[in-house]
Amino acid sequence: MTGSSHLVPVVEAQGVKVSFGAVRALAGVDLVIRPGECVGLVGHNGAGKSTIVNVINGGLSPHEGTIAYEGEAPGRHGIASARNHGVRCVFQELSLCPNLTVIENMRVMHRALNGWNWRSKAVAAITGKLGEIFPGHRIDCSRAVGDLSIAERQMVEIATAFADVGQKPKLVILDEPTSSLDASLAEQLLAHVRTYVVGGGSIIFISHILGEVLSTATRIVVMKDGRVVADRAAGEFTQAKLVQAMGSVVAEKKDARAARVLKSTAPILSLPPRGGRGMPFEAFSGEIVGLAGLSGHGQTDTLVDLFHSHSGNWLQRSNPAVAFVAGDRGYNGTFPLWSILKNMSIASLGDVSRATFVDSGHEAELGEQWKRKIEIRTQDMDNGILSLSGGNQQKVLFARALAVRAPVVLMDDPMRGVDIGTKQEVYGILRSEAEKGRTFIWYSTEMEEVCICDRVYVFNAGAIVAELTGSDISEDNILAASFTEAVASKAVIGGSIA
Ligand SMILES: Nc1ncnc2c1ncn2[C@@H]1O[C@H](COP(=O)(O)OP(=O)(O)OP(=O)(O)O)[C@@H](O)[C@H]1O
Repeated sequence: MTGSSHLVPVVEAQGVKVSFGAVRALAGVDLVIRPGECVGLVGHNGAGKSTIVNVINGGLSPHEGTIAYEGEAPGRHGIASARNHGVRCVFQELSLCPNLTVIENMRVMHRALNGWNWRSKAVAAITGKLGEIFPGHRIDCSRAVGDLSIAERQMVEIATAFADVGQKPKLVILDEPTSSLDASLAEQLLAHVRTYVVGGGSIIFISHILGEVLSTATRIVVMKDGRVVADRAAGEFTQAKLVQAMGSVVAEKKDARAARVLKSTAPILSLPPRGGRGMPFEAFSGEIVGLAGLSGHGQTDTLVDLFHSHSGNWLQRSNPAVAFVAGDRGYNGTFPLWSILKNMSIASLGDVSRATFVDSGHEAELGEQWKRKIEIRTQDMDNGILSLSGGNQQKVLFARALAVRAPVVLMDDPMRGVDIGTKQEVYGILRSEAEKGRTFIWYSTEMEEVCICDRVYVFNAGAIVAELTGSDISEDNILAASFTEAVASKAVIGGSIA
């Protein structure tokens, strides 16, 4: 118990059970959040974290059990009750309206922003909060949210939740809040969370990046298969103890890089320096090439350029040259009205068809094979894709790309929301596929992932400013290069930072 144990809980869930058809998402969860606590909530994909958060947020009513806000039972409208008690939520699937500006979204989220001058109040509230949490940000709040990068949207969503408009937030729920933020933005957010908690606010912090949970939470709750299996002060956990409590088997880290030098052959992919600045891009057969640097500095644009330059035909071929794994699954990854199987097999229709007709037996077999291989947690691949937890949806996008025989796979920060056990599985698949000659171009906002690549290009201001190989691939070198200005293409020498 922490020093806040005598305070009235901001929220208290007791014996909460929720089922979706035959799926028991929560099997009797007790969770108490007190003022001045940051509770880290961890667990495998599908453990029930987002579901308990939806119950606390008032979006879902428990089928059994109770929920109370500051000791009071909720009224008929759960979301309104939660909000009146200062509960705010930043969802894993970002929820702002893309066709409205940042300022207009503030108006939608905060009803207190009304009257003839609501716009200037909204500008003051959002710019103030963005500046406080992410000092130095360059977000123009008059832009439509749909025109912002995914990292910027995540920042806006976070600042909107913390904004103090009419009523101070008492509990802010952050579901995978750093999944699209680079290391320095993530650190700014974690620093803000610590300050907020010291000031008496409460946080529920959900993340699969265990290091940030351990460094930020005051208490950690571990969920497994819809139940709480551990609930202790954060200081009592180590990374290994957390993994053990989650029930994940994590393979020992190997030096996956082994300084593979594959440059003797001709490049399989190449691009000239972006905008005539920095270095050209090249990738060789059998390589895992990492794209690093602060988010929004040209990595995704490079992936899109590579995709267009190698697929530029609208007619789908059965053996495409490149496959793409989207990171922003809601925006350009999943087909929300389709089944899990259809979402997975769409890229492999050539392989599962006979005489232009889809062979449903063959398609189902492919689905079962990938379900087993990367443990997609569902009873039936014919269920809708939205019945899966966020991390499991991301696994389907992986399976879609890996199931096709494309020699090159482009990956746009594809591990958002994927749990630690599955990540290790996927790393193993990538490595063994690379050894068979496949090439992976992998943009990641997670330093640990960048560091297992064979070769890394660091981006800054839209250009490649450094190329790192072997033991030069380190967090320090990547961060140093991330702040290096790109000049003429010859000013940066491969293998070192100019
Ligand atoms: N709308 C839904 N319809 C059917 N099943 C659902 C629905 N929402 C969630 N589930 C199921 O409930 C279980 C818990 O899902 P939940 O999203 O809470 O997991 P999670 O711990 O947040 O996972 P992740 O780390 O992947 O986000 C999963 O088995 C999921 O497939």
